[in-house]
This record gives sequence, C-alpha cells and structure tokens, in this order.
Amino acid sequence: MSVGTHPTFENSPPGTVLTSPPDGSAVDRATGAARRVVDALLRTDRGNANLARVAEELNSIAEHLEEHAPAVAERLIDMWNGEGVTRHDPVTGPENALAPPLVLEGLPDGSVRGTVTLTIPYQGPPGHVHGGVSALLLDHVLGVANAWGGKAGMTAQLSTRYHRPTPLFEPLTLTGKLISVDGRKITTAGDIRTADGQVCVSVEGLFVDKSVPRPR
Ligand SMILES: CCCCCCCCCCCCCC(=O)SCCNC(=O)CCNC(=O)[C@H](O)C(C)(C)COP(=O)(O)OP(=O)(O)OC[C@H]1O[C@@H](n2cnc3c(N)ncnc32)[C@H](O)[C@@H]1OP(=O)(O)O
Repeated sequence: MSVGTHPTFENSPPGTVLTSPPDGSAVDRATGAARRVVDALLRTDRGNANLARVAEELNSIAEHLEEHAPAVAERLIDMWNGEGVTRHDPVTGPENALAPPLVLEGLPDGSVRGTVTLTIPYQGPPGHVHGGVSALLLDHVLGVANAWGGKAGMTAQLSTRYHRPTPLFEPLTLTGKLISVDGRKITTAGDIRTADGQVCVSVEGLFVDKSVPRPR
C-alpha cells in the first residue's frame, strides 16, 4: 500500500490532523443528519404513530440520492482520487454515515490519537460498545498510525484483547503506534481507554506491505 505524500511524524508538526474532519460542506451536513436519523430510529418510541410516514419520507430521500448517483465504477474512481486520506471510510469518513466519525491527530512520539463518544448504533452488550466495532475502529487507527510512522500495509492479523466492557455515551480515547518493521511486515499496537485511563480494548496488528490498485 503506497504511503504517498501522507504526513509522517518525522516531517510534520505534532497535532497534525491525519483524517478528514467534517468541513461543513452540504454532503457532510447531509451525512451528519443521516447519522442523527440512525440514532433517532433506535431511540424513538416503537409505538410512534408516524413511523410509516417516516419510512416513506426516508425512501423518497434515498430515491432522490440514487437518481443523482453516477455509475458505481465512476464513483469509485472519484472516491480514490487524491492522496488517499479518505472522506468515505467507515471509521473516520465524514461522508460515511456509518463512521462516528473519528478524527485522528499525529503525536511527536509517532503515535496517533483521537477521542470519540459512541452511542446506541454501536451497541453490543447492554450500554456498551460492540466488540466488532472496537476492532474496526482500532484496525483503522493502526492503519493511520502506520502512515504517520512512514509505512503502509494491509492487515494480515489483528489480535484483540477485551479487558473490560467499553462504555457507550462516554468519551473514549483511541491510540495507535507503529512498533517495528521487519522487511514487509509491520507490527503496530493500539488501545481504547476511558477518560480516566482504563484500558478497555488493546490490539496488536500485523500488517504486510502490499497494495490493492486504485480504481481508474
Ligand atoms: C496520514 C494518514 C493517512 C491515512 C492513510 C490511510 C489509512 C488507511 C487505514 C486502513 C486500515 C484498514 C486496513 C484494512 O482493512 S486492510 C483489509 C483487510 N486485510 C485484507 O484484506 C488482507 C488480505 N490478505 C492479503 O491481501 C495477503 O494475504 C497479505 C497482504 C496479508 C499478505 O500478503 P502476501 O501474500 O503478499 O504476503 P506473503 O505471503 O508474501 O507473506 C509476507 C510475510 O508476511 C507473513 N504473513 C502474511 N500473512 C500473515 C498472517 N496472516 N499471519 C502471519 N504472518 C503472515 C508471511 O509469513 C511472510 O513472512 P516471512 O516469511 O517473510 O517472514
């Protein structure tokens, strides 16, 4: 995977934002509204008498968006244009309603860090974060840590330890750091902590320097 022109801790100031933060554009605002709808659908009273109308209106919005969508192949080319800091991934992408979205910054010691509060759409055990969601977030954090460390690779293995249930509705800090490089193999570690520093999930990932070609 090419690291391209991504900032690294050796050539960029501490605090460099490594993801694409929401920028107030119409698409970011629409995606933010979609996230709000997903959350509200999970919270609204099951007996809400207007749910049938809500379904109709949401389908009508989806139809409008689909009518204005280019062919998927064309859209994929457009998505992967640029330096590779994505606006569409499911973790940090401001244009992806599945993404919380997590904003990550680079620190001078080579690690990356971001804070996020997760809500009901990400629930696994009652009141707590789904384990697969934690793994998803950390896999991506490690990928960005690799880029900040000047490397890039695909995940070959992600070893995940769940130390304690990860709470919803509280700020969580996610960190990642490239630990070592051995030929094409990159080892990277990270964790999710509560505001008082308790480790909820820790991971170690093996990444292999290999790329999937971008759509053209
Ligand atoms: C600045 C910020 C910018 C942001 C940037 C964007 C961030 C984006 C973040 C996105 C983040 C999300 C990221 C994602 O979601 S990536 C998507 C999820 N991952 C995949 O889909 C990967 C699928 N697998 C593959 O493509 C290949 O199998 C890989 C790439 C893994 C290996 O490929 P390849 O077949 O070419 O490798 P090789 O066979 O020559 O082996 C090479 C060496 O590696 C060792 N090995 C291999 N596999 C394993 C294994 N499973 N356990 C232990 N070891 C393993 C192997 O023994 C050998 O070691 P050695 O014999 O040399 O000692």
